[in-house]
Amino acid sequence: MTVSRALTIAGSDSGGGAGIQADLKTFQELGVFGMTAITAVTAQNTLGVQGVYPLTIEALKTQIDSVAVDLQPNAVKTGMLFNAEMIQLVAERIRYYNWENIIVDPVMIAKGGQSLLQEEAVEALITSLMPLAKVITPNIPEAEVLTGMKIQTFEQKKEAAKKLFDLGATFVMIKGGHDPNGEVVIDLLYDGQRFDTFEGVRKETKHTHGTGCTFAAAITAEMSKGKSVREAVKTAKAFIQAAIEDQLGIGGGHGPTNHWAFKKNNITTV
Ligand SMILES: Nc1ncnc2c1ncn2[C@@H]1O[C@H](COP(=O)(O)OP(=O)(O)O)[C@@H](O)[C@H]1O
Ligand SMILES: Cc1ncc(COP(=O)(O)O)c(N)n1
Repeated sequence: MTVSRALTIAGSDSGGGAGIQADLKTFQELGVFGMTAITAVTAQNTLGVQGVYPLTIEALKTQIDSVAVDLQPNAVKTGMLFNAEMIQLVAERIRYYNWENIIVDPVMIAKGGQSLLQEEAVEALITSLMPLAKVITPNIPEAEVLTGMKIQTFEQKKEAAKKLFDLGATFVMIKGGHDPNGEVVIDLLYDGQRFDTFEGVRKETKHTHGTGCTFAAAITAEMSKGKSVREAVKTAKAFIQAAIEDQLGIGGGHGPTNHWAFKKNNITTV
């Protein structure tokens, strides 16, 4: 039996809806063996972030190396990387191990507004990590920071995708969750030549904590199985749609999505 393996390099979310926890749950639901390298521990719930406790660079490096030398991931996702030093280290380790299936979710700010990445680290993200990525998955505010442009229309989203592509990733996925309200939510994929859109019915809900992490983790899981980027995004879109629609309704604020909805509802995509 071939076991598909995925590594997530990200922050821990004690509330279980985003970060490492969302990634591992998503990997598991999609039949992929999940591994982790933790950058920072956050004390977090649906109401906000109560504390951020970064690990040392050495702790991060040792976790990555432990996984790499023995378990060999087929795909690697990055999430909250906290500071420039951690970004440089992750980029250096990716190059060292010649990892190719890299999914970079450029996490910057939690839904409650708290910063998960130091401002001065954005430059390192752009220059060191983006060029190594097979797919980058910014939401609209992140795409605005990375490109320096406002994104309000679909044409602007396409223009931003082109600018982001020029930073070196093979595929750019700009997620549509932050679009001004409409009945559909449109995610835009660009590979330097062709635009593809992935649409879902917009659910009116405040329970969207961890949607971005979960979506990128599902892409990572499918890519670890050898699926193409387009196939992986298609499955990830169905996974996140189910997780948002079949809501759990827990916590007093922005609640988590339902990571087991996709499997429970026997959703298949091809
Ligand atoms: N209210 C919603 N209804 C349906 N899909 C949504 C909703 N909000 C976000 N999504 C989807 O969830 C995924 C994550 O998007 P987004 O919320 O933009 O990312 P992030 O969590 O990084 O801010 C995307 O596939 C997006 O289309
Ligand atoms: C540790 C950690 N990582 C990432 C996010 C972003 O969450 P979202 O997917 O909602 O943007 C978070 N809130 N906490």
